[in-house]
Amino acid sequence: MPEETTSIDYVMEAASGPHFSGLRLDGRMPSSATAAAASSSADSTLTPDFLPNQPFVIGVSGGTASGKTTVCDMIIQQLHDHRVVLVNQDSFYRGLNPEELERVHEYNFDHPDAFDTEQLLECTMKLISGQGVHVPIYDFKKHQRSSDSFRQVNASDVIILEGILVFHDQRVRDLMNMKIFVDTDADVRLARRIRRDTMERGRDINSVLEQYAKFVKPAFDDFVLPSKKYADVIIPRGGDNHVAIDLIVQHIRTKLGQHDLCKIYPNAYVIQSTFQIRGMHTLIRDRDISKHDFVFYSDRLIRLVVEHGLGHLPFTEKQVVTPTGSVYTGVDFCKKLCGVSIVRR
Ligand SMILES: Nc1ncnc2c1ncn2[C@@H]1O[C@H](COP(=O)(O)OP(=O)(O)O)[C@@H](O)[C@H]1O
Ligand SMILES: Nc1ccn([C@@H]2O[C@H](COP(=O)(O)O)[C@@H](O)[C@H]2O)c(=O)n1
Repeated sequence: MPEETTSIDYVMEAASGPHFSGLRLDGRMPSSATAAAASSSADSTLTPDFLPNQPFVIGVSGGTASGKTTVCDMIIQQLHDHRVVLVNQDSFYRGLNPEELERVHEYNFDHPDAFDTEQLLECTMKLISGQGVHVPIYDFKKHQRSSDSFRQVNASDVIILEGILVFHDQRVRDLMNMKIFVDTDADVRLARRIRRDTMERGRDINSVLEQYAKFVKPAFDDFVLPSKKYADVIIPRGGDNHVAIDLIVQHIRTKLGQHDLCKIYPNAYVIQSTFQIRGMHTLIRDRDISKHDFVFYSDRLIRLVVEHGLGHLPFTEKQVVTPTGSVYTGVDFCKKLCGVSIVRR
């Protein structure tokens, strides 16, 4: 295609690469690999075993505008009772120097070298080891990182790494316990990209189409699509595929051990967590909390446990007469019971 030509027909045609469909749950789980084994074989497609007490690391890749962020948001929403953080590979784009900025239309943002992968690797390893990190904030309009602000990301139960090339570097790949590839038709992705980049990233249609034909599509074929082979799960249609997302969330929950507890103790009930409960857990874990607040919030949490527990005890039917004279049929505890919460610090 000549450089100046921006025929949408051409680009749509150029965008139609190979297509795959069907959810694939390979279940490849080697026994020896660990999250720390970042220097194994040269072309490893293996996903390391998940070690208890370590965060579960998920990689989400796919072409531009395939719905990676949407899928991640849906997973995060469903895992609301866990601490989940999202790290976007986009945050690790290198800022352009003045010379590169002047010729920005010649810059290939879809090549692996456009990212500071060393920094992404370092951040991810810190998060895995339980440390908080500062993630850069990238501006797609200025092609620069913010010089004075960053996003604080804290240690979590689940770390999601999302980006077009998160499977490209083997060291990053080897940190992942689960790799997901979001597979959406190229024409759908291009249409979404045009809408998004013109509405949110300060581009005009011509520049989006030119960039797509010159860099985005070739880099997809050269780097993104070949990395699909590393995926454990392929999600056709991205965020529209609720079945695939539900299955993935179930798998993560199992890996995080929520179900195991109930398997070991069949009588155990795990109270559904809420933001309010997590908020109180956050307060009482803060080493700077006052003694008064620690006792107050611990007591509230323990009351929830006791009240939930009482709900599982035997009851018998009981009738009472209300002040208006009607009969109300309710229940009564079978035995006299009392729950006591003791807080020690
Ligand atoms: N299933 C969908 N249906 C319609 N629009 C979608 C869908 N998934 C994503 N989008 C839109 O497409 C654009 C790109 O989606 P996003 O999830 O950010 O993709 P990615 O992170 O892969 O670039 C966004 O504007 C988003 O709102
Ligand atoms: N300054 C930049 C940086 C990146 N891009 C494009 O972003 C795409 C990756 O982001 P997605 O949300 O679509 O995954 C990538 O294809 C780059 O071309 C850009 O246009 N400008």
